[in-house]
Amino acid sequence: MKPVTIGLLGLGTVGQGVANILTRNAAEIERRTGRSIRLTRAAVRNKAKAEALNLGIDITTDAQSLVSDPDIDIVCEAMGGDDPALSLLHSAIANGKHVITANKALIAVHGNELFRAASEKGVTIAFESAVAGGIPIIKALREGLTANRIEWLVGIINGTGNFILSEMAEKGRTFDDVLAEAQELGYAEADPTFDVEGIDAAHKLAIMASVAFGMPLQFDAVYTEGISQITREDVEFAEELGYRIKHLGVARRRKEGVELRVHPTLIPERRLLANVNGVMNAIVVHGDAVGPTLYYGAGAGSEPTGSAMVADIIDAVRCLDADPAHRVPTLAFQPDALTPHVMLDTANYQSAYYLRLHALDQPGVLATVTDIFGKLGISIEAILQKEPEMVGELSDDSIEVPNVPIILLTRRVREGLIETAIERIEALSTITQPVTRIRVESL
Ligand SMILES: NC(=O)C1=CN([C@@H]2O[C@H](COP(=O)(O)OP(=O)(O)OC[C@H]3O[C@@H](n4cnc5c(N)ncnc54)[C@H](O)[C@@H]3O)[C@@H](O)[C@H]2O)C=CC1
Ligand SMILES: N[C@@H](CC=O)C(=O)O
Ligand code: NA
Repeated sequence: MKPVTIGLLGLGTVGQGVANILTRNAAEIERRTGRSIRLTRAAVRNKAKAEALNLGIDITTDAQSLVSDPDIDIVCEAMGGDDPALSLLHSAIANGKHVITANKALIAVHGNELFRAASEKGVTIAFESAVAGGIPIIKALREGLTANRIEWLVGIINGTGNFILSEMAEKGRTFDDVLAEAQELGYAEADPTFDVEGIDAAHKLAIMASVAFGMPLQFDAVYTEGISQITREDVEFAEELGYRIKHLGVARRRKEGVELRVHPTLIPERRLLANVNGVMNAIVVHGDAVGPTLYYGAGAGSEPTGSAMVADIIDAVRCLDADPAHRVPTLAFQPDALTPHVMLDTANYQSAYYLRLHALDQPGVLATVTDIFGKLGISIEAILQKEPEMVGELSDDSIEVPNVPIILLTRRVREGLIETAIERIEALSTITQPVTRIRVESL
């Protein structure tokens, strides 16, 4: 039988991972599929650099020629960005190619239109590598858990962010120093603000929620907060209270609607997710029949991500001769059964909270603060008052009133109430800085 031919768009971290795996495991993969799969062409920006990899394939800078090449069966996109990736994928689909992409930004924002185009043309579009790198989470949600009504999923889904938080906590390294290393290791996005501001995690959460709950992609509905405001102080205070800070994605179905949010979170240190470190990702998925299930593995990096992309290639090869109607639907549900869900307003999210305040070290300050909580009916779980901080130089006749950091942990409460409490606390003349607020999940 004729080999199946692959064309790669982009030969960077992920593209090279795909090329290496297809070459090294060619025989193993052929034993699994009964077909020989060959990477024959790659479109790149820098031809000389790509040729120096000695892959023995055709290298071109004309990506359009690759997606319209009649000798290519499957197009794998690992170049990133919107333009020209989106138009290239549309061309590939229009030319009847099966399409595989690692580009979560593209799928989260333009997935609905790409899926429609692929369905009309009868080709597959697959994106396992776009979510949580090497972890087969899309496969698990689409196939392994398909008997379940999935109720919620919670995960650490950005490798760069988790690497930064872990190194800050374990080795006392600075944010910028660890981010630079994550970039060198090929974990970070081309624009690393996607990683540190939570946008990459929001892309992945939007994709997982669609597959889990059977709704069209709704990236704009994801509440997004990153880790760039997390300080060493918060990491240390959290540890003193028995917690670790992780960046979590949470998708939950509730009676009133769906909650989609990504943000830093305090997790009790004994929990599994609190112990997922470095570039590793982990996702807990709760199905009504199976209960909680856990998926763990490398969330970024060349071969872990390549592993997921090659798995998608293998799936596509297995489907080459199948009637499109018999394929697993792209988002796990029949396209005409995808229903947009009501998104909960953030004021209706529920969580416990860690609050860090800086107050003048004067009698009665703590009582005023706790009174605000009492009046709003918010219960306090723990209070930690730290040593006073002297903030400036004293002249001979002045008396400085030092600042005291106060850490409060609340019980679970509606987010709208916490916002009101923070507004009232910040309005006190004894409070000297904006309040830091981090959600707490006991999972
Ligand atoms: N690095 C990782 O661990 C992971 C990356 N991804 C996704 O995979 C995609 C690629 O990421 P990386 O491999 O890390 O990026 P990269 O920057 O290492 O590689 C991208 C390659 O595509 C090439 N390229 C970009 N625009 C091009 C164009 N117009 N024509 C031809 N070549 C072009 C670049 O020159 C570069 O060599 C992104 O969408 C990213 O979000 C997904 C999961 C993990
Ligand atoms: N930049 C991403 C790469 C994989 O998706 C991450 O760090 O997780
Ligand atoms: Na994956």
